[in-house]
Amino acid sequence: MSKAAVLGAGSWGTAFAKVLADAGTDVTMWARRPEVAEAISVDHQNPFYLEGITLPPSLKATSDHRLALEGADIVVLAVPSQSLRENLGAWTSSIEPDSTLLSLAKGIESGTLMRMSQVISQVTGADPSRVAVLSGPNLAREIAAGQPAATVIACTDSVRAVDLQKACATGYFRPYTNPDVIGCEVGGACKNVIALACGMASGIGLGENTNATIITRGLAEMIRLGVALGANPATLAGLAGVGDLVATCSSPLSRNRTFGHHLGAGGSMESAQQATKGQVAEGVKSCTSVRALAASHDVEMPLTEAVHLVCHEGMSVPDAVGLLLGRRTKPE
Ligand SMILES: NC(=O)C1=CN([C@@H]2O[C@H](COP(=O)(O)OP(=O)(O)OC[C@H]3O[C@@H](n4cnc5c(N)ncnc54)[C@H](O)[C@@H]3O)[C@@H](O)[C@H]2O)C=CC1
Ligand SMILES: O=C(CO)COP(=O)(O)O
Repeated sequence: MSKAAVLGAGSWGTAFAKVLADAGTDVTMWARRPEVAEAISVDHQNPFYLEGITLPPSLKATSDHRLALEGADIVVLAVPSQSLRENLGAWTSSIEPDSTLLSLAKGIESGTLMRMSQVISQVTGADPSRVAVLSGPNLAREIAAGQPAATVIACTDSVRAVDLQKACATGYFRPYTNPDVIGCEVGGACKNVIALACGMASGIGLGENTNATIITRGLAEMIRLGVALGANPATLAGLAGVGDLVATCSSPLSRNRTFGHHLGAGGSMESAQQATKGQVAEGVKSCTSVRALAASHDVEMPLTEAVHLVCHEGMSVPDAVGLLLGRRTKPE
């Protein structure tokens, strides 16, 4: 039986740990706060992030990362993108030498413009074949409630990908393998930015035609960037691209969409942060890093640019809409 450490006990870390436990994997979670670890181990709940969900009694948690990592052949990294490097620095010496490192984070690192798998290899020294990514339409609360969904596990080492697939396949969670790590990571990071744009549009009262237009043109941006970075465009037509875009851009459960909606409705960045209940809306920081990554590859990403201008340069949402619609016309 596989032994997994899930490092991060936020909404997705907790929901994915439940999936692993339901699949029969031996799981120990690491939570930053001892009270979160205690609630998971003793009460089988995580009221801080997934109120009302009962967790499997077999799921254990600790606030000591060394205990979680001891003997783990699967290490699941479930902290926000911008904190991954710092957290990994503290965890690296306790990670088992041949373990597989699975990233759940959907973002691009600020400053370095690195994908999470690159950060993981750089900090831990792990060969890229040991690093995998999980991405797809996986809103944490729906997965925790056992609602059926699929996902993609990307790893260049197909044996590791299949091992991970076995460790998390359940009657409600269906993982597909894919060798395209870059495509999965680009899809996951970009869809959060596009979900912010969809939320902004709904916040100023725009309807489904606008939403569908943003999703579709957002996909075009994502594919352009992915191809420039070496991704297979078919990955972005799959669960980690279109699938996650549709789920995140349409659901009120999405923190990114909710954040954007508050900005569109006239709220400040601070009130939008409160609306997401302190949970991470990755697109707010990643819009700037995705924009810079695109610029460094001469890729045009006008929606991402507009989201950056609203979030970080004080542009109003109506002005951002005007900017986008004022662009020169061109073939699809
Ligand atoms: N929530 C969801 O539905 C999904 C989230 N994701 C991705 O998973 C990653 C983790 O997201 P969530 O678990 O949802 O986030 P969250 O905001 O619910 O929880 C973050 C967790 O990381 C911990 N943490 C450790 N160091 C931290 C630091 N320096 N700053 C902030 N938090 C720190 C927090 O204590 C908390 O347990 C993100 O990249 C997100 O985009 C992916 C799929 C679904
Ligand atoms: O990644 C997600 C669904 O796949 C969760 O999206 P949010 O971070 O916007 O809630």
